[in-house]
Amino acid sequence: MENCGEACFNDLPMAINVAKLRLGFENHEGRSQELTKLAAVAKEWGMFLVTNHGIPEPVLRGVKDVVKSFFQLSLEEKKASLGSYMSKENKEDGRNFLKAEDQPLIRVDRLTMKIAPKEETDRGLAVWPQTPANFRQVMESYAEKARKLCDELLCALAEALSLERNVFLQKFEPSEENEVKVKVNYYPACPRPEQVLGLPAHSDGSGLTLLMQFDTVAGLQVLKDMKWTTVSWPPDTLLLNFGDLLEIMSNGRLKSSWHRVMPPVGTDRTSIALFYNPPPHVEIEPVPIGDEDKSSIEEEYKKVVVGEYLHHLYSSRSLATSTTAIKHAITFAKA
Ligand SMILES: O=C(O)CCC(=O)C(=O)O
Ligand SMILES: [Fe+2]
Repeated sequence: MENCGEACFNDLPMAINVAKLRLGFENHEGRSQELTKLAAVAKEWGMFLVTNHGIPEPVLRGVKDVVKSFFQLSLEEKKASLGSYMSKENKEDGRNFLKAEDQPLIRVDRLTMKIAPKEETDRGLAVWPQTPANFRQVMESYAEKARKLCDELLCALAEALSLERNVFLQKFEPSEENEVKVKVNYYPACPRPEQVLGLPAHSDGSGLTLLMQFDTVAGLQVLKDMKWTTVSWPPDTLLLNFGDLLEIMSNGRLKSSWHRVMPPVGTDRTSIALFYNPPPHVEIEPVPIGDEDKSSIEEEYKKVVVGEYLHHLYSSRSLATSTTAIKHAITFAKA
């Protein structure tokens, strides 16, 4: 796969400039133009690139540095650094070499950490590397900024759909109870890409997923108009991906994207996904919308408890790689 240089990034139809969304009343026009673009991009792609997000470059660099240091350790050192590295989520040597008859190999090292709620961060998925020593502190300070950005974007998305600004955000409350999980995906360079996938096609079990990737190595693909399209992703740009929970809350006006990851060739690729969810006990339901929008809605969603939906999603998730098996699990939330 081509390592995309600066030249690839001239045309970025998916990019939303957050600085413009933050403009005050005196710049009303610039702001409302960006909101109009946001509505269009969000509906078309189920994700968008986030530029001028305001998370300082040293914070992003810090995250990349600690993650690189961890993945450079030998397997023995990783195990020593991370007592429960062999847990279900963080597979053995991290690699999921799954092989079903009609499916390619899936090749990714994953490291998942729960950042919030606070009282759960030292058990379950909370496997914090001890090496490098500042790993947890660096990740937590990134997550705090990422979470604020997600809150802001939830409000902007509601506004872009002409809804009351708080309709999505209020489901993420109380804020001490909402869930933030960070997953590092490390895709080793692959000599036989035709037989391998980085991640199989899926939609995320989240409200929002904020993605960061290292070194502009291409890999993420989104299904658009039934074709796989590679996301062209400039340095220091983040990517906001809609999860199934947002699709339910918006009654399908914001669709979670169906995406997959192709293996990198000749060089490794690393991405970091921050999953942002309402508390598991919260009930989500489609937000009320104006009459004029009703005609554009194909199917109504019903009220579901976040934790129950996620349980259903994870227990029914197949490793389908076919483009026809799209988002079967979400029918659980259809009226
Ligand atoms: O590696 C990527 O760009 C995407 C990762 C992803 O889709 C996920 O972790 O859910
Ligand atoms: Fe994903």
